[in-house]
Amino acid sequence: MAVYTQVDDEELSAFLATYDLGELLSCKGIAEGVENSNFYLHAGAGSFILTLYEKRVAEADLPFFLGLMEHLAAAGLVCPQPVRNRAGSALGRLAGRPAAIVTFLDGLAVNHPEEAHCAALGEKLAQLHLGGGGFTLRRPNALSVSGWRPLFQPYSERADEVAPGLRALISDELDRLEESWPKNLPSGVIHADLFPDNVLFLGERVSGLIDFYFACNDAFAYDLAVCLNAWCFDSSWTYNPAKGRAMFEAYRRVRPLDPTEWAAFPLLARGAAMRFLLTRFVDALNVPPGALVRPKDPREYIAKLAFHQKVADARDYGFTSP
Ligand SMILES: Nc1ncnc2c1ncn2[C@@H]1O[C@H](COP(=O)(O)OP(=O)(O)O)[C@@H](O)[C@H]1O
Ligand SMILES: N[C@@H](CCOP(=O)(O)O)C(=O)O
Repeated sequence: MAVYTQVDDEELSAFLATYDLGELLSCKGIAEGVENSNFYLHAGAGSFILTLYEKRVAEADLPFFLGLMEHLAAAGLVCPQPVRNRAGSALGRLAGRPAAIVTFLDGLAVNHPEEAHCAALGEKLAQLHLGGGGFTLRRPNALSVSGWRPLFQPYSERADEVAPGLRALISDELDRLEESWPKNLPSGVIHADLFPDNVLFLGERVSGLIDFYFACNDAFAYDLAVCLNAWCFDSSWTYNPAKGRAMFEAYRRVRPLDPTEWAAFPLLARGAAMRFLLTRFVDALNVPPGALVRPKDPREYIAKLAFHQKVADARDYGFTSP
């Protein structure tokens, strides 16, 4: 459960009184997520999500995230909509943290995505990339290649506690990624964390996308590589080419890839695996005392990275060439 910050009833009632949402009926900590503190909020006006933003979310970036959700909704994507308080602001403070209330979306996250889910996700990701066009705020990706070594360095001495040989593995891989990270790929707004827990389905149809708090401007194909890592491996962390193909083909029916994206894809997939390996590794060593959170397993991304290191060309993922 991700609740890092507890909220007492009096503070919550006072916070809610600044909104036109009616009386507070219930507020319950949410059992999923690892980044922020989230609560199901039931008020006179209906169901909402209350989020208190935690360590990795810079307050200065909140207008980007909240504005993006409004921009994407206007472009036809279903995503949470920030609720404004009586002063017209989507952002407030609660229990010492920046806080926002967003609309609750129906649907269920899929624990074990099948090919049809991967295809639906690929299509939606491409729609998101096109829908982000015209969004005027910018946010560089703080968790791209130049951010990885600074994240790793303070904990490098402890890497072998997580897995033998991990320190050397990460260090060598960072050398390689820093040396050859692709530049000038087609770019725009990306989600950057579109894992199965951030995509709601009704049957095999995507009913909503959530958790835009890593969204940024970066290469579209990197976002696709994040999704390949998150959706297209089986529960034993083995790559499933049928899922990869389903996602990739559905994506490019909406937004065709250019040859530079195709050529860079294996390296982007390695980088994406490294990014999640690093945050999971750092989080595993830093569980705050008293926090209700289930840290995610960094070893999953050691296995995925090892797979990508053996890939020579995007055809090895089972994709057909563009
Ligand atoms: N707008 C929403 N509608 C419905 N459920 C939501 C919404 N936002 C978050 N949730 C639920 O809360 C969980 C945690 O939210 P998420 O934004 O992924 O947290 P974190 O940023 O901490 O990872 C999600 O997995 C989902 O179950
Ligand atoms: N997707 C990341 C963790 C971030 O948490 P989320 O609940 O926002 O997806 C991972 O799996 O490491």
